[in-house]
Amino acid sequence: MAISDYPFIEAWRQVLTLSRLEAGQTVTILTSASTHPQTLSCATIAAQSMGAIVNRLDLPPVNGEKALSRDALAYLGTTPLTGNHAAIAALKASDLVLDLMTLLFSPEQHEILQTGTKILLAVEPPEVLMRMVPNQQDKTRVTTAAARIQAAREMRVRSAAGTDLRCPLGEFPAISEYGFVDEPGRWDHWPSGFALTWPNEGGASGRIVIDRGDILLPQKCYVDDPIALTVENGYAVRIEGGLSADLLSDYMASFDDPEAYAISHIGWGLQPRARWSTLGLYDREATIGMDARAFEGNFLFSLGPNNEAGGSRTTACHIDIPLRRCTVSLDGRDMVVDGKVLD
Ligand SMILES: O=c1ccc(O)c[nH]1
Repeated sequence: MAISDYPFIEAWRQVLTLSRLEAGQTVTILTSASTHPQTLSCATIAAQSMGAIVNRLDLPPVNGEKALSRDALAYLGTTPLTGNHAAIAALKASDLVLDLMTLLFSPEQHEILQTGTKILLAVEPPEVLMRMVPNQQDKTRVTTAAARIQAAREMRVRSAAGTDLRCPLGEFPAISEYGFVDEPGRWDHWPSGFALTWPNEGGASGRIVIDRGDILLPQKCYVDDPIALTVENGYAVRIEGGLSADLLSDYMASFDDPEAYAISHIGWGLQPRARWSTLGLYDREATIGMDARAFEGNFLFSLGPNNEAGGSRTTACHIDIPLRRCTVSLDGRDMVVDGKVLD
């Protein structure tokens, strides 16, 4: 259902307040061809109402001819900022960037964050943003989980479907995604609500079963028949199953990049206002599927890049795969049991 401007402006004011926006600071709103017009207008009004100096930087889209999907996360690494020194300079000079186009997993994003600029990604449709306006409770739950991940040396994931995956930890930081940017140099994503990290390079091993009803992103589909991944030395070395496995294999093969099969981030969902079933109610291109990434109790793992964590793998192929009904433990202590979060 549509959202009225006034409550959406108020929601943006809440998120900007949580992000510690102050009068006189500079906000640059980054847009491109797929930016939602109501999100742009309401974010602009909210920032102006708080006394910020507001710019809009509109960048021409790129990669359309390379990607097999129009989803903003389907082809990573290069963005309209790549080589665009003038645009990067403007964003580095800003206190806060509202990314309404998707810079995630780009080298330029890190370059900008290192100057202390904060970046908040917000590309879901207004009704999804309004359903999951972040709050301090989200932050507390997610940062508590992230601290446990940070302190752990192994994440183990099992399921009745047959998943048994061991991931040594410690090489990469734990990341909290809770929907607002309250520290200099922080990136976050509204909506979100999950904690994640990356396995030590080359360390993940075991078996992952993507069961019937689990989700593939950017395919934005519920898997019909189980897909079995064999994971050795940090890579998915075999993808086995029926039609769903063939479709995933064909899509990944189109990138012709062995790095696409690396285990990328791993973690679990903590957003009670996100639902597993939502994906089936939206047109594929209307959303990037944040309900699927954030629903409480999922085990979210991904394939592909690790540059977000400070690694050097920048493959363009990124698959996010939230699983239901998994048991996730850290150093033998259960965090999630059969898809239920133990707080
Ligand atoms: O918010 C996000 C979105 C995609 C992703 O892979 C990680 N975090």
